[in-house]
Amino acid sequence: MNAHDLHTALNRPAWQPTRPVAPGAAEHLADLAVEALIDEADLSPKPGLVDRRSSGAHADMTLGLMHASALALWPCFRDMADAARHHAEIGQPLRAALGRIGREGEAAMLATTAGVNTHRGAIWALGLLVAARALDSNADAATLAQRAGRIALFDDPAATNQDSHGAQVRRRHAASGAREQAQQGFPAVTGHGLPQLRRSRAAGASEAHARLDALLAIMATLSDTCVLWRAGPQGLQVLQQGARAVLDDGGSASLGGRRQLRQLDALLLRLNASPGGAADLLAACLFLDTAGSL
Ligand SMILES: CC(C)(COP(=O)(O)OP(=O)(O)OC[C@H]1O[C@@H](n2cnc3c(N)ncnc32)[C@H](O)[C@@H]1O)[C@@H](O)C(=O)NCCC(=O)NCCS
Ligand SMILES: Nc1ncnc2c1ncn2[C@@H]1O[C@H](COP(=O)(O)OP(=O)(O)OP(=O)(O)O)[C@@H](O)[C@H]1O
Repeated sequence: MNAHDLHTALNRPAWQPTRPVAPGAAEHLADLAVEALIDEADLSPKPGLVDRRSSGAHADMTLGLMHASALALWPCFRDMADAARHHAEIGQPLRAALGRIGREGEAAMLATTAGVNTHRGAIWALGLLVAARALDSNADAATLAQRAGRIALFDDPAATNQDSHGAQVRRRHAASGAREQAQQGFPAVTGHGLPQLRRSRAAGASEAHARLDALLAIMATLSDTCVLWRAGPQGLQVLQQGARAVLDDGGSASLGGRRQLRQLDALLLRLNASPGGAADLLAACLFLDTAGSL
């Protein structure tokens, strides 16, 4: 994307970050979701992923493109929050509305990125969490994740039967992917990412190091279908063991942990593997950290 295109994308009329909005309003939740995506993209050094240093294992993405894509999703998240308020309960009608809005969001993303899949998994995860938060402004992070999971359990009657990369590797390796992670109430976030984020903060790590540690905790157990697609089960093993090694060596703030992190980054680049699913779930983790009331 050239500078002019980026400027046009960043100045889409729907994005008005300077306008004050009431906490809990649909616009506020959309602000928090977009902010989580931009914070995820900016966080560096993330192994294999697009960040401030490089495009990682993605020849077709840049940090500017990730920002433009995140901003283009603002109306999608606002509409999902509005739909949740309108339907006022978890059920088939809300799931159908979120599916329709999610597909519109994907179309807006692809129009902004000229066809690059920058945030497909993030629309899915954050969309469900935004809807759960719009239904209940007093719930804590774990409750929000459970409620989002209950929404994901309903089938979307209008969903087209796509043979996505995720669907193919789930069949081939009997693995679970983005859909199952959501339906189980985001265990990678509530059981690994968020607890690690809070542990690292409590141990005195900087915010950036705490977020990197949270990402690594997610990577250490997730069956990330992006990595399975590009590098198979061996690639996934490299990711999970490498992420665990960073944490076991003191995390991203320690010298030993940083050495392990550099090694993991180099290995993932050699395998051309990028843990996009873990990146999406870090954004989900950052959203829940701010939007969960407790
Ligand atoms: C369920 C989704 C994610 C499709 O998943 P599927 O695995 O078939 O597709 P795909 O290979 O494109 O992967 C989706 C994304 O999930 C992320 N991901 C990969 N592995 C995981 C994992 N284990 N956990 C969470 N996210 C993951 C990746 O970043 C990837 O971009 C979703 O896009 C969908 O069904 N969309 C239809 C529109 C819709 O209903 N939207 C509703 C929004 S609430
Ligand atoms: N910072 C990031 N860098 C790279 N990917 C990210 C980042 N944040 C989130 N992602 C996720 O990773 C996914 C991209 O993964 P990938 O490129 O493997 O998907 P694909 O286009 O379906 O497959 P492929 O490019 O292998 O043909 C995006 O949908 C997005 O959800």
